[in-house]
Amino acid sequence: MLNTATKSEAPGTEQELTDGFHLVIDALKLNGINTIYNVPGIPITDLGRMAQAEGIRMISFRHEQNAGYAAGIAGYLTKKPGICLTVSAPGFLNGLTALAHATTNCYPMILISGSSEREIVDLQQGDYEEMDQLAIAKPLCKAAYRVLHAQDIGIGLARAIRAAVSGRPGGVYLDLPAKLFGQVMNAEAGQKSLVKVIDAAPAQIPSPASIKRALDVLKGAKRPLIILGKGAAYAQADEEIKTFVEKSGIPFLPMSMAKGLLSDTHPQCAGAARSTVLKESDVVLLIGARLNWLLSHGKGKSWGETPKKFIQVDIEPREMDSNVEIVAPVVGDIGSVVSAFNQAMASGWTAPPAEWTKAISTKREENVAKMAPKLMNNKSPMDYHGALGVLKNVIKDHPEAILVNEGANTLDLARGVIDMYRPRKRLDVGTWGVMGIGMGQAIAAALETGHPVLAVEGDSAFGFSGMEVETICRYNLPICVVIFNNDGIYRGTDVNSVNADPATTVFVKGARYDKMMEAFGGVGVNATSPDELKRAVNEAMASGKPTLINAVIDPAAGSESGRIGNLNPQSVLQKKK
Ligand SMILES: CC(C)(COP(=O)(O)OP(=O)(O)OC[C@H]1O[C@@H](n2cnc3c(N)ncnc32)[C@H](O)[C@@H]1OP(=O)(O)O)[C@@H](O)C(=O)NCCC(=O)NCCSC(=O)C(=O)O
Repeated sequence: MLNTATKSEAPGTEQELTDGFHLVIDALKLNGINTIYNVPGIPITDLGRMAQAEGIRMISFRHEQNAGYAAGIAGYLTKKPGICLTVSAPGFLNGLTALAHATTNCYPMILISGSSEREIVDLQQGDYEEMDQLAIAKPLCKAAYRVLHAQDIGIGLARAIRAAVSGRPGGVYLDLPAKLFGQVMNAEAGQKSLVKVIDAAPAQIPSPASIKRALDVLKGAKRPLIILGKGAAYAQADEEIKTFVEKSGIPFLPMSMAKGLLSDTHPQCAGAARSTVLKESDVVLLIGARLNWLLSHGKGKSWGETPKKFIQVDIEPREMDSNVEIVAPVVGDIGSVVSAFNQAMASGWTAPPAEWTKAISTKREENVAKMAPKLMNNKSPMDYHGALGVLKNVIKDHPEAILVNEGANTLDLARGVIDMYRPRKRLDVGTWGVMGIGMGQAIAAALETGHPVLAVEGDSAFGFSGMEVETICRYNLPICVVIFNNDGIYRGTDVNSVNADPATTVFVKGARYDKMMEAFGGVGVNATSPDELKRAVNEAMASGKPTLINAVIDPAAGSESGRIGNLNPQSVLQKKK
């Protein structure tokens, strides 16, 4: 459709005109992008208004970082680039953390920022919000582009989309100087300059030799293990992966955001026997999982004494041998690789030795049985397990709901306690273990999927994006936020023995976060026992109303994040003392 911005006035030369604003909007629409996460302001306020008028869903946040986290997770959930739109310099910088986060986590996202005039920026003459944004963004993303002329908007956006989703997905920066929006050109020529990106993320077919090599190594295993990462969840090859895992009979360990790709209650799931399978496996097949800190780099104490052979499936060839030798690298997109595995296995496959699978199920049952009574306690104030036991059952009753999770103890314990049943239903802090993703991810999850969202938040983690409860109420989203409020970071009991200032890790005692939600017209509940928590969450899930539950947790409950991969900050502190 032509967008007639204006008509030229010279007599006899009347023609339909368009402008930079409309070309950006048309280019997005042409490529099926229908949602933008943004914070309005100079110079993109009118772009947002016009985009909304043209049918794009504009979701306005209170802080760009949250809009950016929303865009990143939208990309993860949809395999289309999530778009975050910001103003220049400070707005751009606020969005940049989320862009870098998207790149690290391999989420396709495009940060589009308005910027000030090139002529003035380059001479550093002090323009409004002057900053060389392109140069700053470059090291933090997969690709960065600037469009200077309206006729290049189509190409600029096409390049950004292709860079974001092809190969290993990631963040892309697109710099649009204020002047560009006002540039006028012939409407027909403008439409012709737009590009519809064809096959933006082409399949990458693995070589037959790499498939054979991988399966040969796997066949030789006595104690094989499959590790599923969020790359496997992103691939949306759910059926192929399930077929492969079940056909192979090999136990699988899901990384945090791969939980639910196959149900955590699947008989082959080794999530509740994590230490055992890492230590005792002899062949490990990584599918869309990287051997980074979350897997202790594939070596050291967590991996035990048993010599390991690693097989790795990844779309990025440079991932291979990043930490340890990969004896069978398979480079390709996960759907194509797993389909090739399935085809090759159709001629016959022998399940792993029963003593291995039996040892794992025994360990798993032991761990589950050990945890069960803790989850049933009805203490008030609550401890973590009492509160999480309630939420475990909520997700069991609502397997379609999306769980957003961040915090320290709130994250670490929820990861183990709350079983997931379906793919891409658990969204958390990702590769960086970053705090602050909560409300942005919850908002995008609700909007992109239409499913209810349960956001389980530590009180500290919530603070980074808490103002977005207003956004949740404004868009009337079916989000229930549960804040595990133990009055501080890790715990609420630390004391400063030197002066009257509070200790560095404590917050206001007895804070009532539920009042924040009430201030914007949502439902706020203060829950002091598992029974109260259960009632409040069930009501929220049934009503779909924006709800915030202040779950009062014993301030003495919780401990410092002392067990993240090979890191142990507590022991470092103790040594320093
Ligand atoms: C890589 C990790 C998954 C490894 O954690 P581990 O504690 O070793 O493993 P898990 O959590 O998976 O499991 C812990 C144990 O629970 C067992 N387990 C798991 N699931 C279950 C169930 N359902 N029932 C019973 N037991 C279970 C599992 O087998 C382990 O026991 P055993 O088998 O017996 O060992 C984790 O370190 C991680 O994700 N870290 C990221 C944390 C993060 O991002 N933090 C943000 C920083 S907070 C911050 O900013 C800050 O603090 O500062």
